Amino acid sequence: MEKYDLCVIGGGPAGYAAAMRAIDFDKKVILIEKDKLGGGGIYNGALASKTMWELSSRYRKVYDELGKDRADRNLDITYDEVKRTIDEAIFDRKFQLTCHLRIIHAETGLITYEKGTASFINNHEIKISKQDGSEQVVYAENTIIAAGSRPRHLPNIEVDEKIILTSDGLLELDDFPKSMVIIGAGVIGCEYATMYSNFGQTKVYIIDRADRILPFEDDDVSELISKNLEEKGVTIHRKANLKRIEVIDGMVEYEIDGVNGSEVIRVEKALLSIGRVPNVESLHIENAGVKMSKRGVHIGDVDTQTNIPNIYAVGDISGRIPLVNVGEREARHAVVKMFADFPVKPINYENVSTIMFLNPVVASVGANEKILREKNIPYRVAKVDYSTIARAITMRQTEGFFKLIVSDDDEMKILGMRAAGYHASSAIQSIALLMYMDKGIDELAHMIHPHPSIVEGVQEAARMLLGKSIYKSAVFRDKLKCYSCREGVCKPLNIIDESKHIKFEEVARHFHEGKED
Ligand SMILES: Cc1cc2nc3c(=O)[nH]c(=O)nc-3n(C[C@H](O)[C@H](O)[C@H](O)COP(=O)(O)OP(=O)(O)OC[C@H]3O[C@@H](n4cnc5c(N)ncnc54)[C@H](O)[C@@H]3O)c2cc1C
Ligand SMILES: NC(=O)c1ccc[n+]([C@@H]2O[C@H](COP(=O)([O-])OP(=O)(O)OC[C@H]3O[C@@H](n4cnc5c(N)ncnc54)[C@H](O)[C@@H]3O)[C@@H](O)[C@H]2O)c1
Repeated sequence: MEKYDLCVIGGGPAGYAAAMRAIDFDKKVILIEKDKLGGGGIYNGALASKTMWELSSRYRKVYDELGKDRADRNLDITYDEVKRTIDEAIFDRKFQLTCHLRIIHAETGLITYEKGTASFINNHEIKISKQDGSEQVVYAENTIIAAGSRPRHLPNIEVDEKIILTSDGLLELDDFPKSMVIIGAGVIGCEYATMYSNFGQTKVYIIDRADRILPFEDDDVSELISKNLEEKGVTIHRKANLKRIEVIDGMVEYEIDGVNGSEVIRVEKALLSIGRVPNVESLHIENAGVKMSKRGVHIGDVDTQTNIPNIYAVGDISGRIPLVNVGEREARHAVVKMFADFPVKPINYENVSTIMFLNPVVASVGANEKILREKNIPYRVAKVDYSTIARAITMRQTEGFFKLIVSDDDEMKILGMRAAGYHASSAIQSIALLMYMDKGIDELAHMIHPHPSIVEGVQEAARMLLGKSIYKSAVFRDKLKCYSCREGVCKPLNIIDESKHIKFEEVARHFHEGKED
C-alpha cells in the first residue's frame, strides 16, 4: 500500500491550496478528486459566474450608454456567446491548474493526482473508487477533507437541472430563458438576478421568505440593490411563502403567499438558491471516527481540526464561510498546523473580505450594523456617498457609498466596512489590512491617497469620524452621515448647532438663481 504524509480529498480551491502548501514542507501528498480539478472554484461557481457577471455588466453599461433604441438594433447577444466566453475563462484556469500540477509532479515527485471518489476505511486508510470500477487503498499520516458543498434542495421541489435548476445546471441552458423565478434572495440568487436582468432577455422574479433581499445585510445595502433590480424589471416577492411549485406543460407554475396575498405565476425556468450543504455522504467519515460538529451541520470544529487529530476539514465542507478565499486560507492553515515546528495562531475570521457581484458591486469586511445591533455592541458609523467623491464624479458613476464602522470609544477600532459602488472591491483591502494589523483609523486619515481615486472616499469617512473631514456631514446631510449607536439608539455626531443650520437646498437655489460660477 502506497504511503503518504498527506491525503487531500477534493481538488477544489481549498484542496488544491492544501496540496501546494504541503509541497513547501517537502511532504509526499496525494490529491484525490472525483470529478474535475478546480471544483466549485471554477465550474458552476466562482469563476464561471463571475465571468458571466463581468460580461453582463459590460453589456448593460454599453446598452445603457447607447440608449435603448440604438442598443436594441445593434447589441444582440446570444446565450451561446455568453457560454463561449465562460468556457474560455474556465479553460484558461483549468489549463493553468493542470499544467502547474503536472510540472510540480514531474519536478518534485512529491504530488500524486488520482481521479476517483475517496472514502475512509479508518483514520489512516483511504479507499479510492475509480470510474472504471477499480479500487485503490492508500495510507495517509494525515488527511485534509476538502470535499466542498452542493446546492441545498427542498423536499417538495424536484430539481431536474433542466426546468427547475440550481447553480449547478443554470449555465448549461441552451438559451436565455424568457422568464425565470429565483427562490432564495441571498448571494447566489441576487447575483444571478443581476446577470440575467443585465442581459435584458429574461423577466426575473425573485422570492425570499425574509422581508427583504440579502437579509443578512444592512438595510441600505439591501435597498440599493433592490432598487436597481426593480429598475431593470425584476419582480421581488418579499416575505413570501412558496406554497407550491410544479412543472406543468414544460413550464414552472408557482404559488406564493406574500405581502400582496396569494399569487400564481408561470415562468419558463426556476432557480433554487437557498444555501448549500456539505458533501459528507460519500466520505464515510464514521469509519474514521470523525464526528459532525456540535451543531451537527459541519465537521472540523476546532480551528480546522476534526475530533480525530490527524484529520482536518477545510473549505465549504467545514461549514463556516463558503468562499474561495476562506477555503484556501483554512487549507494552508491546516497544513501549517500539521507540519510546522512552530506554534500557529488560530484563524481569525473577523476580517474576511468578500465581494457580492451585484449592481453595484458590494464589498464587505468585518461586521455590519445588523450584526453589531444583534450582539449589542456600541459602534460609530461614517457614511460617504459616492456623489461626493471626485473620482466617482469623473466616472459619472455617483451611485454608491462607503460605510466605515468603528467601536464607540476613543480607540475607534475598525469593526467593519461596507462599500457599494464602482471600484468598491478595490477599496475594501486597505480596511481589511488595517483590521488584520489591529490598527485604528488615524493611519488611514493621514496617508496621502492618489487623486482622483475612489479610496479617497474611505479616507474621508475616517476623517469624518475624527472630526476633521473636508466636507462636513452637517452640511451634506443626505450624502454624508456620521452617528453613534448604543443599545438601539443612534445619535448624529459632528453636528452644527441646529438653530444655525442653513439648508443646503437654499444655498443651491441661490447659487443657480444667481448664476454664480
Ligand atoms: C454560483 C456560485 C458563485 C460563487 N461565487 C463566489 C465568489 O464570487 N467568490 C467566492 O469566494 N466564492 C464564491 N462561491 C463559493 C465558492 O465556489 C466555494 O466556496 C468554493 O468553491 C469552495 O471550495 P472547496 O474547495 O471547499 O469546495 P469545492 O469547490 O466544492 O470543491 C470540492 C471538490 O471535492 C470533490 N469531492 C467531493 N467529494 C469527494 C470525494 N468523496 N472524493 C473526491 N473528491 C470529492 C468535488 O468533486 C469538488 O471538485 C460561489 C459559489 C457558487 C455556487
Ligand atoms: N460573490 C460571492 O462571494 C459569492 C457568490 C455566490 C455564492 N457565494 C457563497 O455561496 C453561499 C451560498 O449562497 P446562497 O445564495 O445559496 O445562500 P445564502 O445563504 O446567501 O442565501 C440563501 C437565501 O435563501 C433564503 N431562503 C432559505 N430558505 C428559503 C426558502 N425555503 N424559501 C425562500 N427563501 C429561502 C434565505 O433567506 C437567504 O436569503 C454564500 O453564503 C456565499 O458564501 C459567494
